[in-house]
Amino acid sequence: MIQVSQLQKTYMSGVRRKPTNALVHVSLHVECGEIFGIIGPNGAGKSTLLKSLLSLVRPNSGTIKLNGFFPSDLRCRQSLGYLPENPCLYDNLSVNDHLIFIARTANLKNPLAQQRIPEVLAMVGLDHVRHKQIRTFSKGMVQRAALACALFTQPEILILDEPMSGLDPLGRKMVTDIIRAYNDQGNTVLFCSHVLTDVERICDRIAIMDRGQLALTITPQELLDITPDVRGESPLETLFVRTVGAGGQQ
Ligand SMILES: Nc1ncnc2c1ncn2[C@@H]1O[C@H](COP(=O)(O)OP(=O)(O)OP(=O)(O)O)[C@@H](O)[C@H]1O
Repeated sequence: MIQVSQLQKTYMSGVRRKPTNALVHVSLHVECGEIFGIIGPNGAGKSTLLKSLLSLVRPNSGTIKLNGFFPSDLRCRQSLGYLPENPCLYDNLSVNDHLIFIARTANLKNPLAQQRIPEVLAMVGLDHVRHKQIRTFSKGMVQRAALACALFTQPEILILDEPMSGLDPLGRKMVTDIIRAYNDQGNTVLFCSHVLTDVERICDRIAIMDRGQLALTITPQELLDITPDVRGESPLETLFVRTVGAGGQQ
């Protein structure tokens, strides 16, 4: 469903055009119906990878195919839902307004949109504040509203950048339940997170990124096989520290 081959991205920033290698020969594939989690320290390149899949960042080299299409292809975009790391919603609009806006841009017929809005708002627990302006929302509520936007068109591929960010334990459980339910319908989920316990719990495969590179990819079963129980640490925490701890960004 997602194929990334030899992806390379170097940002040039500042007046001196200082280069930062955000992605270094990254290759990965995600199967149809898989939940694939990416973890890594701050600045590892996770968001750059996700933005490249969405054609929001243009890689210097390498190829990406989503459902057989290049990211810039409209047919590819129609099958994608995206939750950005820092969702930018309009303060003076309600979550209902945002969903109507998405329905129009996605060319969804009005009766279908009217049926879908309460469904998706119930999923994210915002049905009771449907018509309230976003400015009155807490950080966690904004995160839920943005998730509703990502889920609204029932995309085949869901890409989530830090979906648990700003959520309380109930909110985090809600997000993991949504990801699982969405995946049970045969859809594919790719997300990155710093909450290792959630990643460990719900992913079919997990990749660790470090300094722009994909350090390793592992299944939860393989994880149990290779990491002996370290007191007080989950197997994924142990592997994470072993992989990026020594030379990673501290
Ligand atoms: N627009 C940009 N211009 C210049 N450098 C950038 C830009 N965006 C990201 N970078 C740099 O690219 C590297 C990778 O950043 P990226 O945001 O992809 O990492 P990340 O793994 O998502 O980090 P975090 O976990 O903190 O969100 C970092 O060194 C970052 O400073």
